[in-house]
Amino acid sequence: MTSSKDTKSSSTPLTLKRPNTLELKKTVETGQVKQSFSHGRSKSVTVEVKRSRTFERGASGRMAEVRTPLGDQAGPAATSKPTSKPAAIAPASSHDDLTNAERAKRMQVLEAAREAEERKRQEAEIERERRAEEEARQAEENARLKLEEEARAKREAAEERVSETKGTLKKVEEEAVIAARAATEARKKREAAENGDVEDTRPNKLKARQRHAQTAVPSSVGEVIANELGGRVKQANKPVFVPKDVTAKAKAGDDRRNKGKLTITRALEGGEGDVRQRSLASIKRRRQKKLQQERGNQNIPVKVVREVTLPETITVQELSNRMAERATEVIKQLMKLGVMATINQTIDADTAEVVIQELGHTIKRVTDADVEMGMLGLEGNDEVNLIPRPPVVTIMGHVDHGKTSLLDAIRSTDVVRGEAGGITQHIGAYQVNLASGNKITFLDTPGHAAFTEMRLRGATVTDVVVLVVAADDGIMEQTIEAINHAKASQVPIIVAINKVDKPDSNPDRVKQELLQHELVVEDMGGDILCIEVSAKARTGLDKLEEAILLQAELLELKANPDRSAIGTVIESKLDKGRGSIATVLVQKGTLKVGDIFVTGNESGRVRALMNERGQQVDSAGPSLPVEVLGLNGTPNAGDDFVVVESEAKAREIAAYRGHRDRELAVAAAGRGSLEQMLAKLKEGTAEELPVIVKADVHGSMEAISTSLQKMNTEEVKVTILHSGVGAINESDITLAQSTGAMVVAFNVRANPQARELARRENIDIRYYSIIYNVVDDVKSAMSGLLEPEQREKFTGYAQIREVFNVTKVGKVAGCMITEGTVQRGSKVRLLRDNVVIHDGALKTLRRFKDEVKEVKEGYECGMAFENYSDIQVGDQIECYIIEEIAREL
Ligand SMILES: Nc1nc2c(ncn2[C@@H]2O[C@H](COP(=O)(O)OP(=O)(O)OP(=O)(O)O)[C@@H](O)[C@H]2O)c(=O)[nH]1
Repeated sequence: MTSSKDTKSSSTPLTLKRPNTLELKKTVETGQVKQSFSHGRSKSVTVEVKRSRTFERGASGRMAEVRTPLGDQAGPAATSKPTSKPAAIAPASSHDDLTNAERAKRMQVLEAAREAEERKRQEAEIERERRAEEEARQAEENARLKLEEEARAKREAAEERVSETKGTLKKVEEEAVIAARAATEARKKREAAENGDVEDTRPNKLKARQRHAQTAVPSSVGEVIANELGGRVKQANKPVFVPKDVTAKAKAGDDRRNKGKLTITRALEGGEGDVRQRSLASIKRRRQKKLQQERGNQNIPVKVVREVTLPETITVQELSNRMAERATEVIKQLMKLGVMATINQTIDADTAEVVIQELGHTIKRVTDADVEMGMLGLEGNDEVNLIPRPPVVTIMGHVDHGKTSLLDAIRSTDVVRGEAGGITQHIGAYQVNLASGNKITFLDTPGHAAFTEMRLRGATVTDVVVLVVAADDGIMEQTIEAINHAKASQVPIIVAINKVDKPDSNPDRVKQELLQHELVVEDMGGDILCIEVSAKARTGLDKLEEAILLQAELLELKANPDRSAIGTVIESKLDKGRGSIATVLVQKGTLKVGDIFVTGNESGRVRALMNERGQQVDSAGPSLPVEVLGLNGTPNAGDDFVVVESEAKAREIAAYRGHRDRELAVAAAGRGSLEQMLAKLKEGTAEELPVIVKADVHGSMEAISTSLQKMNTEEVKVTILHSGVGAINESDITLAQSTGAMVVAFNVRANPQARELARRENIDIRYYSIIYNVVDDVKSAMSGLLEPEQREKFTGYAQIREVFNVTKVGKVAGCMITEGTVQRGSKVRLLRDNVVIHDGALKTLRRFKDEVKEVKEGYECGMAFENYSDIQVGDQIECYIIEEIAREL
């Protein structure tokens, strides 16, 4: 390369040598060319014209320099490609003898030829590049189509599997993920193989070069220089294939709405994304479908059988929820049963049970009382570790016959009391320690009220009743009441004839009177133990204790002390200082301080236990009465007392019982009338009619009792629980209440307390003044217990004249009614030669193909029998009906 100075100095002479052209060359030939690069940078390049010297052998044989015009010799200074053709042409056409004009002309031609050659070369270059670009685009398109085809095939396969299996989505997903990974890897491999290490710059460069070539073609020198400076043509890059959907996903990658949403595309894309967690419902559905598939029953949904917990009443909505059935389905089933119910309507358990069965579910009936289940401990617990327990004795008798005196006398025999010297306090019950080492628990319950109250609550705490009868007074009204109560409770009686120390005492008379009440003492050949005692003189007490122990032995009284305690409240009170206190008789197990318990509607935790001497004890075993402190409320006498495992359970049971008692109080309003009792008897739940009779005089009482007893039959009988003279008192009502007895008042009235109690407890007292009315009422009550009599009533005869075979009906007898009438649905007997060969029912009774109710004598009819077809012409049919006749005593 030379400097611009040289260029200037060398160009001027050349120009002057051209005779016809006295102008300077265009600046572009000697000026600067602007070069643009792909990345936007541009550069100015100075173009210099270099004069080349050419020598040719002249005509003289000497080498002479061929002088050419400046422009003809122009060429790129830096080009590495010499233009050979013009050079080749030049020698052939150079002649020394050419004129300047000819030479210039020739040079012009040569120049034109060279330019044409150069243009052709440029065009060929552009064409080659265009083809390469076209091929690259085609290859890119093919690769994209191929991958798209593969992806679509896999997607279709996956979708097909999804639709086929409907439930093995996960599997499909896994397959899809694997396929996608494989596709990704294959794609990567392919890219690596196709692209090599070349960057993806090809398209831009090609375009730039193409643009440049198009604009620069006319300027051959500039184009050549630009081509040389612009860089080499690199190997075409293979385009990187990006599937459309993936591209779309990449664009929507930030779209949070689609985040976590599993699509086939996403599954196919591969498992690079976050790990999805299946929902619980999805897992359930999958299991369900898997189950269906296992059963080979893919199209039929498997019925899920549920155990439906069924309370006493339930709403339609709740029932449908528990069965997981639609409410409309439940309503439909109810309609089939003839029950028109809305979704919010409550239906009873029996109706609900039918619906549940119809819908193929199982039933678990429960009641609110289930809350008490297990409260009394496991059954069988009582059978182990049984040890004898002291008997529990109640002393009963008429007023002033000496009950309290006798109890005091017995208590004085307590050896422990004597030793301790403590002050005995009244707690309603106490245990006496005998010299023999035995113990007896006495309930100190004045009158019968507490006794009956307890029995009313189902509490049978008394093992033995000691009936105190004053030897000088004999059997009195309350004595009889006591006897009746004891009998009703099925508790053995020991008779203690008291006050034998009195001079006018007559024990034998007492024994005689006892016979009237079916109490036969041992002296008279019976099994009732009878001891003559004197509370005042303290005689016969040891014999009485012996008799009690003997009776207890016969009863085999045993209990398991190694279990949680169960007992009964003997009495309770609200103490100002100590709160609610209950005297509890422990019947099973051992009650300890700290135990949590339920008693009646109350609950609590044992804070302290006190015995009858006011001493604190840590525990109380079977048959031991103790005072319990720590109750939340005051229970009733006769309430149970049960130790439970937790306070929550205790509170739950107490709450349930409170609710139950309130409901019972409401229900009691419609109970207890004689009519209802009769209805109950008619249900067949009773074969005995318990009666309490009160009369104005002894004679009428006996007359009524005898009349009623006479009505007893083998099927039903009257049981007179109690009969007496005088007004109806509270004791009569409580007895009637606990036994469900009918109260007969003959010429007497109930006292105000009894009236109030009867009203409260809804006990019906029947008032009479004529004995026959009493007998009639009781008879009708008893008749209600009798089964109605079934009686056969003959209706008519028919003669079989012809026998037809009728499709779907079988053999039909064409008959003539010879006597009486024949009714549809009547019973029939088939007689052949006056011998009964079949006894059954009539299936059809027709006249001229029409079903009729009745056919009278002298008419023909068609008859067929229920489950019988052996009929012949000449047989006789005897028709009859069964009548039910109410029986009377
Ligand atoms: N002579 C004699 N009198 C007795 C005997 N037992 C009790 N008495 C007297 O009979 C009366 C009534 O005795 P209580 O022990 O109060 O009779 P109760 O049956 O408890 O009487 P209530 O509590 O009213 O039912 C008292 O005056 C006693 O002194 C006895 O064995 N001999």
